[in-house]
Amino acid sequence: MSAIVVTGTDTEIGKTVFSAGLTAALNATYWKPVQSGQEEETDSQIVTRLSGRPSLPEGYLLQLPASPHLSAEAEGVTIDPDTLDLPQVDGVLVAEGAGGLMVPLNREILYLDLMARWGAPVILCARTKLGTINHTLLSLQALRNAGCNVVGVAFIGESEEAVEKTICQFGKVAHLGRLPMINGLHNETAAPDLGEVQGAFPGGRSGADQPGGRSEALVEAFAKHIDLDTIKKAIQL
Ligand SMILES: Nc1ncnc2c1ncn2[C@@H]1O[C@H](COP(=O)(O)OP(=O)(O)OP(=O)(O)O)[C@@H](O)[C@H]1O
Ligand SMILES: C[C@H](N)[C@H](N)CCCCCC(=O)O
Ligand SMILES: [Mg+2]
Repeated sequence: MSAIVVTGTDTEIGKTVFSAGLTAALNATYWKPVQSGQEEETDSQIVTRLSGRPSLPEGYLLQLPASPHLSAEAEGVTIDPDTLDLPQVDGVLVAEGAGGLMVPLNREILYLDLMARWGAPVILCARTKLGTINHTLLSLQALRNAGCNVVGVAFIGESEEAVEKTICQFGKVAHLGRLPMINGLHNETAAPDLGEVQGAFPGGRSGADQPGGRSEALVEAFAKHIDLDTIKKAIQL
């Protein structure tokens, strides 16, 4: 098995959409160790709806849309990082963090510490919007200081060539491409009734976290804009 970690400079920057494209491209299995906040869909449900690939059950599935440590505390739970080792799967595992790197899991450790413990290669997702140079360079520094193997930066949003180039120059990091904004992702490929497929994946729940359709628009955009070869090399595929 090989694993790749998707993190980002902040929350709501497109890690889940990028993870869905990556999961589809690698025929991988997706895992969200800690989901804090359950609005319309969880990240696992979004990834499976957009990629057509299975998601493992979350390590912690928490209601409050907040930092994981606060969501956990609101439910009287303490996140135990020892329960969050990367699960073994056949093929590739894509694991997505929550928010940015310095997000606490409990009162002692940050997501960054867990990623360092995992030792798997990390893709840093970054916006192209104003403010991203600072956020991305700080995130790269944090990843390297923690000893993480950074595969590169994947940008999300409208093209900002000069900004993207500046980040890669100062950050001495590979540019893994830029996923543009894609219309209609919210209502695309609602998971069909899967009948006998349900239960075929370990711990899988019923509903949209089971594989079915996928977003061809996302799959095409990912293939066109993202440097999959560099990512594959990083996980020795
Ligand atoms: N490439 C894209 N095209 C269109 N919409 C996008 C794209 N990337 C992200 N979005 C939209 O932006 C919002 C935030 O994206 P996403 O859920 O992927 O963020 P995130 O970084 O995973 O957040 P979290 O920290 O909560 O996991 C969503 O509504 C998503 O559909
Ligand atoms: C609620 C949100 N969508 C994510 N699940 C959690 C983001 C945590 C961010 C914490 C912070 O940096 O302040
Ligand atoms: Mg997400």
